[in-house]
Amino acid sequence: MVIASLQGVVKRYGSHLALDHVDLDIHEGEIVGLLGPNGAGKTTLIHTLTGMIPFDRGTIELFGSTKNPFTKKNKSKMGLVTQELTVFEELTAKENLEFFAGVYGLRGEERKKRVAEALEFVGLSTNARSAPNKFSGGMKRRLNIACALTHQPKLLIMDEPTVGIDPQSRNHILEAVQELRKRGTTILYTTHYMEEVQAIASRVVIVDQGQIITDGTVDELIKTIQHEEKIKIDVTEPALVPISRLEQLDGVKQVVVDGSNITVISKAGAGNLDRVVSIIKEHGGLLGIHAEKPNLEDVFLTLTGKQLRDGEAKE
Ligand SMILES: Nc1ncnc2c1ncn2[C@@H]1O[C@H](COP(=O)(O)OP(=O)(O)OP(=O)(O)O)[C@@H](O)[C@H]1O
Repeated sequence: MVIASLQGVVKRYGSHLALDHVDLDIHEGEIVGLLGPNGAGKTTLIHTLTGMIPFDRGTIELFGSTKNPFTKKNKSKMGLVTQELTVFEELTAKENLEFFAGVYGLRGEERKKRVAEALEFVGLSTNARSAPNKFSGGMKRRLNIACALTHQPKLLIMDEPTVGIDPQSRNHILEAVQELRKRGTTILYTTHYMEEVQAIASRVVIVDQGQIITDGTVDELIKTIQHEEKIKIDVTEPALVPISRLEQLDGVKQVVVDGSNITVISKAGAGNLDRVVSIIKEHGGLLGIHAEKPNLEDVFLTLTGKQLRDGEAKE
């Protein structure tokens, strides 16, 4: 069952087209990983979906209503974990949660119970009486997530919840997201880390320059590029490598330089390994050659010619 949907949604900031006819259905029980580089339009998509900002064209449907999707009732079925931390630094963790639970209309014993559950869920029960100004970045992020959970939303929207945190807190958050799904919450999870999406998403939607460029399970998306082979080489003198000669080899689709790393994507069976190695050797040494299984990064690279990590075109 579709619980949230955007159809033909267009959003402009002045002359900048931030969402370009976006179509997206979110089905009950999914973890949708919304993956895209910085500036792709992920936050804008979330903010239009939650009714926080107006949009220029198209339709948004929430929990079956398209005419007036942003009713108080519908909004109370959603939880938003914002990219910026929205916790009060001077209040304790518990007081922060009590405040947000109050905003969602929870009172008395129920509020107490839900606050305790949310603290427990994000692993902050023992820190309930401390203020976030004493917390690590990861603990603050977890508190930020808990603030969106006390009212038990049906649809939880998370905007890059793991930016700038330690690996332990990141794992904690990824596990918590999977646990929430088991408990019946539908999740829209935005990130520019493909490893996260690969680990938890039941479906991946890749967005770039305001457009959805592909949509499917991790396996489905990777299958779409299985007719390609990837050669990844560490070189001693990247500046000396004649990239245009590599690009002109038969079957080569893409050459990407990232520091000392050169990635050559060819049609499968093009047999370019020897040729690539000998061209590079003419201009310096090789530090290593890697044959990697294709991943979502490669899907993005193949579709856009850019790297997901920094969103910059490299030629
Ligand atoms: N209020 C605004 N006014 C003008 N331009 C904006 C505004 N908000 C976002 N943009 C622009 O719209 C584009 C999409 O931004 P958005 O924040 O949605 O991307 P994002 O994918 O969430 O990126 P990030 O990962 O950096 O948060 C960017 O080019 C951004 O500069």
